[in-house]
Amino acid sequence: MNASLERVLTANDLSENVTENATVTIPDARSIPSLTTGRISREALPSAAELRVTLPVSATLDAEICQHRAEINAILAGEDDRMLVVVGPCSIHDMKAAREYAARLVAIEPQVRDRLKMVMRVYVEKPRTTVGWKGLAYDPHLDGSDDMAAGLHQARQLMLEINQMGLPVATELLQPLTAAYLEDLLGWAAIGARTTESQIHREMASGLGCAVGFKNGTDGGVEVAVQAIGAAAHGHRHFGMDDDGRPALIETAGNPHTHVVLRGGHGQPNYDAESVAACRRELESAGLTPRLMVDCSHANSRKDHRRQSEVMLDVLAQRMQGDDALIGVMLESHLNEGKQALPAASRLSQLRHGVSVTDACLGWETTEHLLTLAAERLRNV
Ligand SMILES: O=C[C@H](O)[C@H](O)COP(=O)(O)O
Ligand SMILES: C=C(OP(=O)(O)O)C(=O)O
Repeated sequence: MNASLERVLTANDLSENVTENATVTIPDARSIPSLTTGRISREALPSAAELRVTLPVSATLDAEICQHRAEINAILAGEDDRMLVVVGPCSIHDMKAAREYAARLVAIEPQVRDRLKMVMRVYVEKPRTTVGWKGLAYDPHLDGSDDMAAGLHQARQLMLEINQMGLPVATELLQPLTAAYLEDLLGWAAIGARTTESQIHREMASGLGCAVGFKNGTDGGVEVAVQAIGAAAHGHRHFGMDDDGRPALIETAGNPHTHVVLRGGHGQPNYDAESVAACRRELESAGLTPRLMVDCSHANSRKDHRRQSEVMLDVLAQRMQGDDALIGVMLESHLNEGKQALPAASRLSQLRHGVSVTDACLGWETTEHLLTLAAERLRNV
């Protein structure tokens, strides 16, 4: 790293001890710990452009991702009456288990594709209520080493592989600077309950090429998600980073492919017909077409993963009774049910395979049963 910076002092810098135009060596402000900020260190990371060169998308795959996006957009537009199902682990912490899970979804996809459009949750960034492991993109070794260069590489690698298996990928975009590393691989993106109200996330969503679901707030408030849809539909000029990592003024076109995701709040569900109707009214009075996904987990399941089944069946029943605003569901599901605490770095070998290290998930058998049952019921409408 450049330890010092030489420059010619100007008149403004002159002091009693320095004569005009003297050349002195002064420390480079970038190399010294600052007394005026809380930052301790900084490590360079590859730029989004560099990572895309290392892990490129072929023209064939690019066309397939565009096709997935078109199908998802058609569901949102009411031109395709299948249900959108965003399904997969609460978070990815193990590439092997994620590949195994993807292979299982791929295997059942032909049995349900006439009624369901499945997108796999490949969540590599986790928002935390206070503190905790922040996801594969940040700490892929699960040990607090925060090897983000490896994390971004693994995240992109996994998303590439899952797309190559024929499954579209969904993720939560939490840190707008991270989005550039992954966005070309996404079929669908979420803006989480903790960030739906953020102008920065709405600006980011306005420039994404894929559909975006805005969660209601953690307090259950739907208004912020409705406002987010309006904000993201507009074009923006906003501060950001170009693909080479330089600060840039970014101009976006506005994203019309967005919808609300009902996830409940403050421990109270909001997937029941009354809450769905209230959200529908709120969207209509804002002049928006009502398009809603229900997240069967989080406050809608009262954080009990087993309840996701009853939430999903209730939503299906509402849809079969004719509520076509309900365009999709989200399920948190892994190879094995439940969750486990992330152990200390020295005991990582004790982790159980295919069990969530964040929120509790449904196991594979229940997930497979629910997906095939949903397709069957929707076939008989
Ligand atoms: O979906 C995951 C969690 O609900 C979210 O990341 C918050 O997690 P935490 O409350 O365990 O921090
Ligand atoms: C963090 C998530 O959800 P929410 O933003 O609704 O809490 C999630 O779906 O992983």
